[in-house]
Amino acid sequence: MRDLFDTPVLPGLKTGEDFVTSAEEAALTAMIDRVDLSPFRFQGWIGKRLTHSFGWHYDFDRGHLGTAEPMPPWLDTIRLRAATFAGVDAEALVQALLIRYDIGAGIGWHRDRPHFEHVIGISLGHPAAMRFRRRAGDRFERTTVPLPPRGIYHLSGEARHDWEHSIAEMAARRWSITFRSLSAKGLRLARAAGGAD
Ligand SMILES: O=C(O)CCC(=O)C(=O)O
Ligand SMILES: [Fe+2]
Repeated sequence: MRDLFDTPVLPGLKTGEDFVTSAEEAALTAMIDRVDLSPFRFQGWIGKRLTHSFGWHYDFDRGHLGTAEPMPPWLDTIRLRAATFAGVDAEALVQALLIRYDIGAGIGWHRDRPHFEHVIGISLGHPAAMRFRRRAGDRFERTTVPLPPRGIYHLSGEARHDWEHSIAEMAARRWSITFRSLSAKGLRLARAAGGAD
């Protein structure tokens, strides 16, 4: 998204509308619902959103990056298109995270784990907004970016590393597909775990 002067709202944030068609959206959400989604777990706490990772899995309970089942073929085309949108190599997008937010589910303030670098998200279902905040002295700078259904966003640079983001509790069901590349740290740990190369 860009402001009136055509500069990005946040450096490192790129958004796009109508990245997938309504027919693709219906097919993708049906596929996500067929996957064995499970509640997000964080240090003993169980969240409301349902998730499943392919390629690599970051275990928030144990603070550990490990291999997950390989990316399924139904994600191939969308991964290639997401990579093209973000200007990254499709092969580098080694993680796909599927999320379903039912009514009342959201995601709290966070920066994505430093094991990952590029973050590319596709929004399906109910419209949402991504809120961003960054500490500035004793207050927060804040901005909010709409996440329309069938749209895409790419977080890199400042938007990815300096700002936290969150999504408020949903009023209706939303699905997302997030592709991520590994960072230098992630690649080091992945090699140690006997994966990625
Ligand atoms: O659902 C989304 O688009 C955002 C998910 C997210 O921020 C995350 O999994 O780190
Ligand atoms: Fe995130």
